[in-house]
Amino acid sequence: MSKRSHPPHPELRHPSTKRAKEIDAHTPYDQLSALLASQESPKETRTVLHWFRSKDLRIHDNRALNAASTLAKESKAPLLCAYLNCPAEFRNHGTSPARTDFILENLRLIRSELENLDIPLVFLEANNRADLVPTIVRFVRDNSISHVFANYEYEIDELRRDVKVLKEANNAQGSRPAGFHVSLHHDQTVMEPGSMLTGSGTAMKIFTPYHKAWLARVKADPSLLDSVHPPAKNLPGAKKSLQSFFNSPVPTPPKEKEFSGEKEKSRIRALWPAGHAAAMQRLNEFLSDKLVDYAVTRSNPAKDSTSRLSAYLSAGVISVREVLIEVRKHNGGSADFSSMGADAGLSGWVRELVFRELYRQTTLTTPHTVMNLPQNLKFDFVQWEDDEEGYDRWEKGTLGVPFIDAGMRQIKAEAYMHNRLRMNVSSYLYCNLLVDYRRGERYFAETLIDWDLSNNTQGWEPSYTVFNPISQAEKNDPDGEYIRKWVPELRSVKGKAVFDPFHRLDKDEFEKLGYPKPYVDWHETKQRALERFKSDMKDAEP
Ligand SMILES: Cc1cc2nc3c(=O)[nH]c(=O)nc-3n(C[C@H](O)[C@H](O)[C@H](O)COP(=O)(O)OP(=O)(O)OC[C@H]3O[C@@H](n4cnc5c(N)ncnc54)[C@H](O)[C@@H]3O)c2cc1C
Repeated sequence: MSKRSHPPHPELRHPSTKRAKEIDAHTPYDQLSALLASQESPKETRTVLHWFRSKDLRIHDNRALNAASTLAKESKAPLLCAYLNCPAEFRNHGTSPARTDFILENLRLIRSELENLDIPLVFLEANNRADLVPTIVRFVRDNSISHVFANYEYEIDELRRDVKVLKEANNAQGSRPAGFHVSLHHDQTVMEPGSMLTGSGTAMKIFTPYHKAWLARVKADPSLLDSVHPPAKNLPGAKKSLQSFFNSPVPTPPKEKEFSGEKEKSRIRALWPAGHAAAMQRLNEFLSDKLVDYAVTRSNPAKDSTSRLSAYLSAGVISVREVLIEVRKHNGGSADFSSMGADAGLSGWVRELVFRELYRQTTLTTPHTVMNLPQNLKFDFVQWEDDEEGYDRWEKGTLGVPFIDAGMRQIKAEAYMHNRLRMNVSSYLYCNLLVDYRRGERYFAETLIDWDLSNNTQGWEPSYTVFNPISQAEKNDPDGEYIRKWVPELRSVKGKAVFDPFHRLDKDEFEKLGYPKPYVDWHETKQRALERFKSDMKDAEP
């Protein structure tokens, strides 16, 4: 194993830490806000467009879609929807086959829901990322669209894209064909990202005070949870004038994002059925059957007691407000979700949703975190190991560490991994194997159905905490049920030997299992990681 300074993996490229600080100081969001504010309202409303992105894939409680529909109705103008498909975007973000399929299936369902309202959903195609803005702008101009509505995406590339769209819209104002007006809406969260400030006026970054403030605000103003209606039916006549836009074919996934076969596709679709109705059903089953025990069972991966709503929340198939409206019903109608106002299961679950809210605020206000750089920039100075075999065993789940191997086999099989395992396998990769954490982050993107840039990036934020996978398994999977499920080689192992078979079985018994011995020693590699972090970060000046 040797030290290296430049990762050979192109997806790990990132700006210098100095440049990162400049970007944080002048975020594209500030620029976008200025451009939005400087727009003139068009004199007339011709056609209104809602532009779906891959984070608001529903017609229910969709803020921008609702606003677009309201304007169209008031102005007696037709409403049209579009989705801009870009295979290069799927590639750039490393989107998994499962997530790609999930997005496209949800769009297929939305298309028919909208058709019932005489609203067409048009699929536009941009082969390269450079074509994104010209494609949408051309569509808007060619079709005499006066108003474009969309929900904010908080990641830097998406904000930069929207800055370009705004520049085009503003440039065209007054010229022929007439310019267009853009409205962006905050839809992903209850609390607008960037609005939760510390006493000194900077964006909150620490969870505990953020959580406290979030709970207090919602309790004081439950209308923050109000949802909005689906769009109204287009006026008679619109169906005819928009005729050519109906039946736009749903895009097919890029070749490399296809499932390995039909069987695999059906298996994953059965685990994660698309659509708002499926999401609502999952939510309500969770709230009725599992919420009450959430505080006690949430860390036990064998119990599978969490909601498995992450795929739906990350693609916006269900809104967080819709979720909290249902939660509130289970809280006797109260919007006090604190431990004083709700039982432990309910307050504990809402707490997880608040992490999701904070992480969007962090993405927006500290954009370097979604540019392959750690929030604590000093971690960028750590010299990682080129341990290809270690990385490969991590990915395959053959490290000889049962809890870690089980987690890595679950993600491959289900495009999902329990949170307790996500914490353990990430720590093992960058602490015990000392492999650049960004490779794991990328692998998660390429595999998870619920991939979400904010949650994933901040879940992977490196730290000095080195999880012990044996004590973690003993505590959270006390009967070894999860390990036995995912690591069949260990199914016959009795009792606590399942947590560490190499050290707890005699040699002959262990060898019969056909399971590898630990690839590295946990204690030694923990020490190595702590020393490496300390020495490499000591004089770091990001
Ligand atoms: C290394 C690492 C990577 C992660 N990558 C992702 C990711 O790509 N996408 C993703 O949605 N979550 C990610 N998480 C957070 C968390 O693991 C998942 O949201 C959760 O396991 C999803 O299962 P669930 O829906 O049953 O969660 P539940 O326990 O039922 O929680 C409800 C919802 O709260 C949110 N949530 C729960 N835990 C967290 C958390 N720790 N941080 C932020 N939001 C949370 C999710 O939207 C989730 O659906 C990651 C965590 C770690 C440690």
